[in-house]
Amino acid sequence: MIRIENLSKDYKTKTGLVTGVDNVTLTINEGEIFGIVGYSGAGKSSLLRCMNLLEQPTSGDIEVDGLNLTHLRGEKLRQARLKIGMIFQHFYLISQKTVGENVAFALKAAKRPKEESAKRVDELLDMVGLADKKDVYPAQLSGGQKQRVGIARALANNPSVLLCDEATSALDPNTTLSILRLLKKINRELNITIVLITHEMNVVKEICDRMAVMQDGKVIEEGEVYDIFSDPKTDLTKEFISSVVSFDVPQPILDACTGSIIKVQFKGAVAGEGVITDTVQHFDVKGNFLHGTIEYIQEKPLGLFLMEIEGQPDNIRRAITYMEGRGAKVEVIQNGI
Ligand SMILES: Nc1ncnc2c1ncn2[C@@H]1O[C@H](COP(=O)(O)OP(=O)(O)OP(=O)(O)O)[C@@H](O)[C@H]1O
Repeated sequence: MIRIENLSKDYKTKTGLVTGVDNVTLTINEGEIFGIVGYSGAGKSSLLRCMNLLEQPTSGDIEVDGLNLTHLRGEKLRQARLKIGMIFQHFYLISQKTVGENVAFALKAAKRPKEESAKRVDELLDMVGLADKKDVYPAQLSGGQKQRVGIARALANNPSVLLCDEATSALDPNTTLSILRLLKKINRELNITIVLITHEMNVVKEICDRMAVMQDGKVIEEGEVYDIFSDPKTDLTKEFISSVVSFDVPQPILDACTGSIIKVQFKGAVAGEGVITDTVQHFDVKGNFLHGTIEYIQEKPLGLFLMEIEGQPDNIRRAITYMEGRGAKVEVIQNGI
């Protein structure tokens, strides 16, 4: 478990003090995948780097597995850091060393005996699917393969936590997906707590259990990923979600609609039901679908539909009340009733 309490990080610059992290309190549970999203400059990297004390916090506490890192120095801090692996957007592999040597290098830091180290390198490369690349150099690898080496290196000393700093931002969508799947496998099989920072909501949707949204150094929203997708509170979170679940309908089509346009959202098992069909049949209204999707977040469905609804205003109101009664969230977005 990671406990972050009242954490702040200020940077002294020539032009004055810059706040990176502003009084953040956050608990990340053991074994979960936790995503932190925010635009550039929101403070994600600063927060992540404080979690293993790559950055010394200005104030506040970081506790990992019951150990308060902010009070550790020297050898004790070095030992504690071995239990926190980290991977980076630009991999940071040593170009003059082979894949196997890059991974072995991390084991040297923990002063492992040579034979044990060689066996562990094989084990790690096997785990990340690179057993056949042990003797090649980083320059001969694709971006996804380089990140796999980064992951093997980060896992070398059996960490309980893996910090991922924009780990997929330099990769194409397919490679991103394969790396995210590998991270999920590591999380589930080795019970490693994963914290990832990203500006891509897709990444969070794909693998995170819980998430936080950062802006101006602060956490402005946090919770289960499904709850945040189905009921975002802040405008920024809504903006991030719209980058994944968009309802872009060409303006001429919207202009041609004479009825009311409503957005209907169904959560969980309700998503599969024919609520809209029932509504149209029972309330003498006509419904035209403009957009529709069922997103699966943490394997739970979230149904989202945009539709034009036509009929007597009273019937439309009753139809909406009926849909809400069956668990839908309905929002009138054009031509109010
Ligand atoms: N070493 C530093 N010196 C001075 N200011 C810094 C330093 N590192 C970060 N900052 C400032 O702290 C704030 C937060 O930056 P940070 O890099 O943590 O944000 P971020 O959300 O990770 O953004 P990005 O994705 O662009 O890295 C920014 O205003 C940034 O300019």
